[in-house]
Amino acid sequence: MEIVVQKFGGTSVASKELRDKVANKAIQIKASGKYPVVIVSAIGRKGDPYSTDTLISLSQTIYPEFSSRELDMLMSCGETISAVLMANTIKSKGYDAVALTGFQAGIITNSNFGAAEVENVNTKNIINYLKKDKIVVITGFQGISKDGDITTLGRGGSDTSAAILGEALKANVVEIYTDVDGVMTADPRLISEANVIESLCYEEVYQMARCGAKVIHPKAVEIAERSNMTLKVKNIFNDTNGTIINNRPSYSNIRKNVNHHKKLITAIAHMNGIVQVVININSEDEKNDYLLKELTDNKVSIDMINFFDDRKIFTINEEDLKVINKVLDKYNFDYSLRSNCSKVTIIGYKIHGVPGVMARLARTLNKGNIKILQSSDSNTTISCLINSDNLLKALKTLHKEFDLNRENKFEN
Ligand SMILES: Nc1ncnc2c1ncn2[C@@H]1O[C@H](COP(=O)(O)OP(=O)(O)O)[C@@H](O)[C@H]1O
Ligand SMILES: N[C@@H](CC(=O)OP(=O)(O)O)C(=O)O
Repeated sequence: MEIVVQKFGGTSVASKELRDKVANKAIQIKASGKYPVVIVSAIGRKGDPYSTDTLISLSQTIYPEFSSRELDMLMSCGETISAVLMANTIKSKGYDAVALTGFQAGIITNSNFGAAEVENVNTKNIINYLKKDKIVVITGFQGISKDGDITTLGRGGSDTSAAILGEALKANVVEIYTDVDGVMTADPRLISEANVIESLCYEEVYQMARCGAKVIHPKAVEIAERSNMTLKVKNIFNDTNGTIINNRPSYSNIRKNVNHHKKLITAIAHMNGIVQVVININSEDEKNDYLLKELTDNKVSIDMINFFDDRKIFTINEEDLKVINKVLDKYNFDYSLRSNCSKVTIIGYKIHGVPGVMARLARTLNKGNIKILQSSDSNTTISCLINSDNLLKALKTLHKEFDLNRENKFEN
């Protein structure tokens, strides 16, 4: 049984016309003798009646202190509505289909509401329906805890659902349909010169996703990598090839230039809504321990961490600002906060050990009078924190500097 998992995000199921397109994609797979398993996200975006953001705002406006268990139950309704509509769209075209919730699809998670981890997938029900020749439509983003509570997998979690089901069903490929032509050299909404990248290795896409490229969730890439499963990112609006994601090319292929792009930098990603925190505190001060414990207890994730003997510097997401203010004031820390920051990251698996990459990055930002407020790096990335007012300028100049503009088409 050759199974193809196809995931359609909120933008791909937002209208009847689009749901028709989605149904046709699944039917095309079925008609070719393969077995499609369709994963859908909630319909549309903020403001659309059944989108995840709309459901969240419903809870916030009416009951600001909504419990996380009930919030998950509410949020999961978006995907349930979407799956039911999709199964019916397929049926209306003469093909048999069945809609399954995360529970019915056997997706078992822990009880970490709002960001549940999948612990096990029992595919029995799905396989039974596939054997009955039904096109199986499954709600993305949701599962069931061992206590029987509905859980959600974190924002953007339908990609995770698709990858985890692809892995459990031993699918040959997981196709992620979205509203752009594939994974691109930068967010095409901001950079019109951005190019589609024809093929990428897991590591680069993972870093892109982790550093803000919303097109795919980093967890989905992690799952695909551990099971060596191919991911394809494609546009629902056209039939272009999209991006294929699998292993890094072998060194012999790199030498022969097979399946390997020539550029040093693969892409630029960005994240907004970041706050830089600077705390003046000596390493011997016992308040250091309180700080780290409070951050852990309050589930505040810190990034771009630079701890010096007399200062501790890190960044947080804007949503955690209230908590950080409370913690820092509680222990009377001497601190300053800088809001309205963005993190810009260049990504490329070939940059490790290559001299001069940071120099090019710094020179380009400097030429544009863009101050680097902080920086960090890994084997495949270099990130700079900048003021968000400079974001567009930084992305445009870096995109050009690292030869990613459209006239320099991304070659494979
Ligand atoms: N490097 C990138 N390549 C492609 N898209 C990107 C990139 N960075 C950010 N994006 C954004 O990701 C969006 C797709 O993700 P999302 O809105 O979550 O779609 P979906 O509804 O299909 O899940 C695109 O519209 C694009 O603006
Ligand atoms: N609907 C959920 C899950 C999801 O993955 O959505 P999308 O595929 O539209 O990004 C969310 O908005 O977070």
